[in-house]
Parts: sequence; C-alpha cells; structure tokens
Amino acid sequence: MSLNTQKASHIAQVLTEALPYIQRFSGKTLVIKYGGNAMIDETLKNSFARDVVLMKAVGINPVIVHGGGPQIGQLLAKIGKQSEFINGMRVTDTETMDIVEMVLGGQVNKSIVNLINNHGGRAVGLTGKDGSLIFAEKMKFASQEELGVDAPEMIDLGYVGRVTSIDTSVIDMLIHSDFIPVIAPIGVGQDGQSYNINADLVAGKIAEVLQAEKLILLTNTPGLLDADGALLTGLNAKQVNDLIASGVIYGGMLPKIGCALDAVQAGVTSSHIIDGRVQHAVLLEMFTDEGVGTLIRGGGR
Ligand SMILES: Nc1ncnc2c1ncn2[C@@H]1O[C@H](COP(=O)(O)OP(=O)(O)O)[C@@H](O)[C@H]1O
Ligand SMILES: CC(=O)N[C@@H](CCC(=O)OP(=O)(O)O)C(=O)O
Repeated sequence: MSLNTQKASHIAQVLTEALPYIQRFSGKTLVIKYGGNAMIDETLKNSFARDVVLMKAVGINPVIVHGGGPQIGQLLAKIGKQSEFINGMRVTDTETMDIVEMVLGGQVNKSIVNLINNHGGRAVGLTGKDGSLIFAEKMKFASQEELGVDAPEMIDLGYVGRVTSIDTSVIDMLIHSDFIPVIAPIGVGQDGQSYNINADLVAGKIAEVLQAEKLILLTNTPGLLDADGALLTGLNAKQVNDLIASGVIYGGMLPKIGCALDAVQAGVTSSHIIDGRVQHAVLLEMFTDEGVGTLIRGGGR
C-alpha cells in the first residue's frame, strides 16, 4: 500500500513540526496529571499510554500523577455511601479513606501501569507511602481561602491531606533507570496515618520540586472556560483571580487552577489544562505549534 501524495505531505509536515519541540524538551521532566474523568474508555486510555511511551522514547521524562475520583465514587456507591465534595475536595472519613487507598493505590494505579507497559514502556506504580515520597498532614480546618476562594468559613474535611514535603529520591532513581513513575495521590503523616490528597495538588507539588518543564493537567473540559463557555487559551494570575471572584471558576477547577498557578510561580515553565477526552491530547500540546487547552503563566497573583 502506498501513501497518496497529499497524505504523505501532511504526515511529513506534522513530523517536521514536532522536531524542534522534541529537541527542546528532550532530557526535561514533564509532570502529567491524569484525571479520573479523562479515563473514559479503552481507546482514550490506550492513546494516553502511547503518548507517554512515545515521549519517553524521544528522551523526555514523563512523571504521571493520577486521580480516580469517579472510580472512588463508584465503589463508595456500591457500599451505599454518598460522596460529598467541598470546593473540589472529597470529605474523607475512615471508611472512605480505606476505599480511596484501595481504588487509587490498587485498581487505578495498577491499570495505568499495565497499560503503559503493554505499549512497551516500563512503568512503576507508587503511592506517596513508597520511598516516603509524600508526607502530608490533615488539612485540619481548611478555610475556603486555603481551598482557593475568598470566604471566612472553616471546614473539616476529615482525612484530606495537605502536602508537607516531598522526597523525590524514588522518582529520581526511577527516571534515571528509564522507568516511568505512576503516582497515586495518597500521603502519609508522621504517625503513619494515610491522607487523601487531591491529585491536582500532588501533581503541582511534584512538578515544583522536580522543577519540571511543564505541568499538564488532563481533565474533562476543553480547558478553562469563561462565563460564556468559551475556551480561554492563555491567562495570568490576575485574570484567574478575577474569574474565581466572579464565580466563573468553581468546584474541581479550583484546586486545579490553584496548583497550576502555584507551579508556574515556583519555577515550572508552564502549566496547561487540557482536554483528556481528546485522543493524543498530550502529544498535541507538546509537539504542535498551536498547542491545545489553557496555558497558565506566572506573574501578577
Ligand atoms: N471555569 C471553568 N472552566 C472549566 N471547567 C470548570 C470551570 N469551573 C468549574 N469547572 C468544573 O471543573 C471540572 C473539572 O474538575 P474535576 O471534575 O475535579 O476534574 P478532574 O477529575 O479531571 O480533576 C469541569 O468538569 C467543570 O465542571
Ligand atoms: C481530597 C480529594 O478530593 N481527593 C480526591 C483524590 C482523587 C482525585 O483527585 O481524582 P480526580 O483527579 O479524578 O478528581 C478524591 O477523593 O476524589
């Protein structure tokens, strides 16, 4: 079978466009947050895994932090427990914490590891407990301000954690041995208590301590949307704060946008919120001139 001229020329153009990006990002670290809402079907999961393996093959170091909120919700529903969220954070009692650990550290983590390995990568799954990767403390009475909006109420979220420190030794070791770390957002307290941490917040902190080139947050919207539902392709801290104040950014987008901003202000070159429901979204963001989704840069918070 031979390619027709038009198709061949298009393929050549795409490959050529990718070259400067491959050269620029080779050897750099990229933190990708793979949200539970982006794990919709097998085709999408496979396209994500192929993107990750391709990146590693061209010398980029992907570090995956995954969510699994909908998957936790499904198991909770099976045992007759309702999920309760406050500003994008799941209220987590002891029983919920057990389920979170089971779903994130077990089912979801291992299925992503398996998928990447099936596509020829070498992934290793971790929770924040492995190698003392993520230390956390109870987000005791998170004020709404701490969660990203300006209001005085204090809220007890149970075993929801706040990252206190990250020891990247185990990630460094894996990257240098050509493995792809796949991290579940579970932290551990000094007393051994497990904490449920929003996956966006873990991804942001890991990107910060690794001084990653990019933090890419894969979710279930085309990016950050304005009040009319139009995609905002690029914005800075001041514009984000205005959108939060006017209520245009709410719920699960609050921790996401908060960590995207924190990361760029702590030295990550750029943060991106992109649509995980689009096949090969990560490759399109990395290797095309247009990019996709919303780009967040530092300055002006
Ligand atoms: N301004 C906004 N633009 C886009 N999505 C928003 C905005 N404000 C709130 N959201 C909500 O945030 C959701 C994404 O957060 P979340 O459900 O926690 O995703 P994930 O599971 O991928 O982390 C969107 O599906 C949307 O309902
Ligand atoms: C504290 C908190 O809310 N933790 C999240 C952890 C998983 C997560 O963040 O998953 P997504 O990225 O798929 O939403 C939860 O329990 O759902």
